[in-house]
Amino acid sequence: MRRAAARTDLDFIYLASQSPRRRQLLDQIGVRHELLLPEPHEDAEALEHLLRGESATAYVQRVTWAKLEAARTRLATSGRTPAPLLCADTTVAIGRHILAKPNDAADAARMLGLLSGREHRVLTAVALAVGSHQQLLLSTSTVRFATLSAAQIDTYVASGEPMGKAGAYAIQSAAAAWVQAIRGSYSGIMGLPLYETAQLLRGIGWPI
Ligand SMILES: Cc1cn([C@H]2C[C@H](O)[C@@H](COP(=O)(O)OP(=O)(O)OP(=O)(O)O)O2)c(=O)[nH]c1=O
Repeated sequence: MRRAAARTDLDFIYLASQSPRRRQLLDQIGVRHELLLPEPHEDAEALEHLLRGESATAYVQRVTWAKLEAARTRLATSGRTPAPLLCADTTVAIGRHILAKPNDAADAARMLGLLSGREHRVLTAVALAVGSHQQLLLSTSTVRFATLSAAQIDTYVASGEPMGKAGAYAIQSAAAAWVQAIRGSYSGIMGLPLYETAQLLRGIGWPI
């Protein structure tokens, strides 16, 4: 948004995300940001419901647009300085299963059992809005996991790491030791595809 930035002298964007990974990734490419978090009355998780027959690609994009819309409303009613808004959603897909964040330890163990010894996809959609302009890009990666023993799954679930992570694992955690191969975007798997994020920002003239 060099155009908008020049008009307003803004040198930051809003990141509408509660994910510490997304903050860390945005920092990594030097994009100054402030958080625009849901108000206590907003149920952010309510956006993340799969529709019957919906593909993973359709799901992750729909949820990301919904997160963006919610964040736009939040910004408009907050009285805060208008600035570009960024948000994202990550989901894991294996066969016909779409794996969002696990509900509990048993759900996490079930997900890791599905991923064991197989290849899965990690989809992250990232969206940017400024004024009436909005755009979304999708990053799709493939990850191949080694075969996991029940003991490995139990230990990992007991560590608490799967909670809050799509597919019940984090590539930036001890689970990295199970990753035989990835094709795609490491940052996308972690939750914010930095190549696509930079493309969106460049599209609005942001100096990156
Ligand atoms: C697959 C994978 C996911 N994740 C995380 C990234 C996301 O935080 C989370 C997926 O949940 P999301 O619903 O995409 O995001 P979130 O609820 O954590 O944050 P917000 O909606 O406020 O932006 O899974 C990792 O950290 N590492 C991984 O390897």
